[in-house]
Amino acid sequence: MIGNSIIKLTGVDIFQQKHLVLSNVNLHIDKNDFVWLIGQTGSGKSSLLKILYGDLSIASGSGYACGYDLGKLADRDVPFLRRKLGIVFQDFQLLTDRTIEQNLHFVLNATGWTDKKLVTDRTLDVLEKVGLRSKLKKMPHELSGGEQQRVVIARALLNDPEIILADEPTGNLDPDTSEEIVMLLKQISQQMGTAVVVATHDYHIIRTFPSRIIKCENGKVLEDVQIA
Ligand SMILES: Nc1ncnc2c1ncn2[C@@H]1O[C@H](COP(=O)(O)OP(=O)(O)OP(=O)(O)O)[C@@H](O)[C@H]1O
Repeated sequence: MIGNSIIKLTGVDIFQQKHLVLSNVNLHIDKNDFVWLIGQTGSGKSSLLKILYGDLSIASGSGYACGYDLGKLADRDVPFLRRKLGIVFQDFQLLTDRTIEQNLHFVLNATGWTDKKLVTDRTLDVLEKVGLRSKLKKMPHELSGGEQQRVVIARALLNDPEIILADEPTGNLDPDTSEEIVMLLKQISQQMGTAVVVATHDYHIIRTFPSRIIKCENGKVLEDVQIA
């Protein structure tokens, strides 16, 4: 982290293959920030998030995420960067043949946790944070869509990330459940200091939870926009 800054992009051009999606991107995200990311389909929201989690590389300009220089990110650095980022997608991507507990253990084991007691404690701790401690032994299909998304958020919290990047996290949920998920993400940013970026098309939810808005439009990223 540079001061309170978790993300800092300066003059970054973002390409998908040879297609310039966003040019001269300047973006600054601090600890505790809760940011909405909006823009029409194909405007570049997912591409911007991919730059932040090291799935696309920076063609020009400079970028830092969680202390990593994105311009110099080697393949071997990517798993370490990802431990400092919690990633939440619209389709829950839980392992469907394992319990909630096994899903969380799987991620902890894959990220170097070996002490059984610490693994058990951490699993209970994150499930407690999302209000699902009692669902430990359930299979994903035994949970509602909102509960499954909570498990995905719990999974994103396992390694105590500096920032959560959520791409349409409420896209498959009904309005009330969507509000509950956003409330949970807001609570995480306020109580734990984790920065949160949520890409969404849902203007109703943005109006319900006013916060900083970043917009992808005409190949640019506009910081701090207002919506009608
Ligand atoms: N893997 C890829 N290869 C080539 N072009 C791509 C790839 N992924 C995305 N694009 C193109 O990059 C542009 C930006 O896409 P991106 O997915 O970032 O938009 P988005 O704002 O997230 O859209 P949506 O709201 O539909 O998810 C689009 O023109 C898209 O067609």
